Amino acid sequence: MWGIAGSEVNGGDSTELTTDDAPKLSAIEGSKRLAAWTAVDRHVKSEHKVIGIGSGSTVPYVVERIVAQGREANKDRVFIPTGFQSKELIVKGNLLLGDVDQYPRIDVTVDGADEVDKDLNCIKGGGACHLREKVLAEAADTFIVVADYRKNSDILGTTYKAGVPIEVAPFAYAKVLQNLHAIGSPSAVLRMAQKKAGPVVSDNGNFIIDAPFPEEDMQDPYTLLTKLKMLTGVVEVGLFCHMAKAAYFGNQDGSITVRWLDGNREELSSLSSPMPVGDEKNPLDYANGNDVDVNELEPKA
Ligand SMILES: O=C[C@H](O)[C@H](O)[C@H](O)COP(=O)(O)O
Repeated sequence: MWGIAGSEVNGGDSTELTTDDAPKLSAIEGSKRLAAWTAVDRHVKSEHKVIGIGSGSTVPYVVERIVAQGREANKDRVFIPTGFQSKELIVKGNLLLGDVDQYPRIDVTVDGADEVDKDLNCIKGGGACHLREKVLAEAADTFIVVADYRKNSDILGTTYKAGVPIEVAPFAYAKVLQNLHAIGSPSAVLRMAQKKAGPVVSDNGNFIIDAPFPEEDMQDPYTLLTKLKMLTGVVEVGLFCHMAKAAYFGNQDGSITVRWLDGNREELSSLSSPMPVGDEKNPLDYANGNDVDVNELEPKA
């Protein structure tokens, strides 16, 4: 038995997964971890030296599994963050930090998603990180999405109701809001901060608008994306179209659904290699005493 010492991650429900090889987590957190670990085992290979790390509550499990590959596997790798949170994960995991201006070509980027449709188009940006996330997804030879079962949809907007996250230059937000109201999103709003008066400010110093669109628009996210990108003042849109090679969804029963860009689908009954790759040591032993506690690394609301 191994895992993150002393960390039971709170996931919003209290059902527990009870596998022998892992600490007990809520069903949702267990699903995130299954997706993340399986994707890392299959796509973060020894020949991959430049690795993009996404943002959100699923990504700490990605970093956890990469750390578990061991010091030898990670010693000549560089990790590129998509924002403050993933930078912290990389640093606390004792992994080498780089940036995309040094490494504009990335071997593989692994990231979460707010929702994924039948064609692997994604809504991203629930954590306001989608500009950097899209740059790292586009810079990567392989872009892989990891999520729990709630994100697996046919049409975007089915479960993620907040709308399409749109990063805007602050001085242009009122004009862009007006544009959005006029083109089919009458309830588009500026995202406000929870524990600060005023709007959410992204890692790039910009504002975020959340723009819900009707199902007919969400059925063709690429057309919507091109329309939104034409609005002056829009920096980036949280619709990721035709980018992901595969999406991994952890399920409540401990299985994993993998959907591929070519339409193929796999149902895996469980994690293929439950122990850390090449070593049975607790992965946190590799962090030179800097334990990676995913509770600490969860994005703060
Ligand atoms: O801006 C945030 C990102 O796009 C996240 O990857 C997305 O919100 C999914 O996060 P989570 O894994 O917490 O559902």
